[in-house]
Amino acid sequence: MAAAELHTAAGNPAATPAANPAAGAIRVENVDVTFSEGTVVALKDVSVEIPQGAFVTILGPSGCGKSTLMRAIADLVPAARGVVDVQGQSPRDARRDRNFSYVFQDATLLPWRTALENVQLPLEVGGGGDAHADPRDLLELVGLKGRENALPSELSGGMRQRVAIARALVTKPKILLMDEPFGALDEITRDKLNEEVLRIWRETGTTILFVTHSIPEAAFLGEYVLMLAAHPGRVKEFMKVELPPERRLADRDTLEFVQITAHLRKLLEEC
Ligand SMILES: Nc1ncnc2c1ncn2[C@@H]1O[C@H](COP(=O)(O)OP(=O)(O)OP(=O)(O)O)[C@@H](O)[C@H]1O
Repeated sequence: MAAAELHTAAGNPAATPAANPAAGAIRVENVDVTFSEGTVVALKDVSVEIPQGAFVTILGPSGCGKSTLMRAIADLVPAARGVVDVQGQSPRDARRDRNFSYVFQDATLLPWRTALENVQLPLEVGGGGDAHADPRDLLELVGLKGRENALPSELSGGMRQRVAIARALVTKPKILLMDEPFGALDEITRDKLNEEVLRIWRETGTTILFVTHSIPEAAFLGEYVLMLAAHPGRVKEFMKVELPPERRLADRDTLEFVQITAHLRKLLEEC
């Protein structure tokens, strides 16, 4: 029996399968997620396999279930049907083993703690012992060297989001789930962070799932784009973005990029 088949909808795995490194980072099979006693069908028969180390952007109209899919992977909502497999484990076991971290639109930093202390927080909350990254190195990685002692109120929105990304990486997760992390930022800051997050992805090898409402952001960041359609939430297309992995903001002016965004816009209009 495949590992994924053991992770049942109720979140009670029949057994704990051995992790299979050759398998995808995340496998979602025939998943339904419902709310309000089954009256709201947020996801219907969703299947997708995310390769190890991939950068996948998730795009789709409002209410199509982008956040719900991320939450099902993160063990925050149960699947009513189907299988969710995260690094060869059930979402619950993957959460216990800190195989993923979550970055939300709001940085949600503790205002009384410095940038460095915020990055250290997951290590204090979850107890020590596990392999973890050096919080100072991570602040350098996200471009905040020298701001270790700044309080969140002394940082810009973009800087606070950089702290949140460093905090998410401190437990060395295999997977980073980013739910519209730059949605509240101005365009210039967002562009800069787009380049930064690609660099961080290349340097850490982390699998990234990234929800966005922006077609150019989805095309620029994604090795793959997962397009969801609404009512009910379902997979419209899982497509490879045929652009080189080393991307610069100026690449958005190329014919290839414009053709990809035009295709995505057409798909989105059909959803
Ligand atoms: N806790 C909940 N209780 C009831 N319904 C919910 C709940 N969470 C989500 N939904 C419903 O599930 C559907 C999918 O919501 P979800 O937030 O996943 O969509 P989304 O694609 O992320 O939306 P947006 O782009 O607007 O952020 C929507 O119809 C939403 O109203």
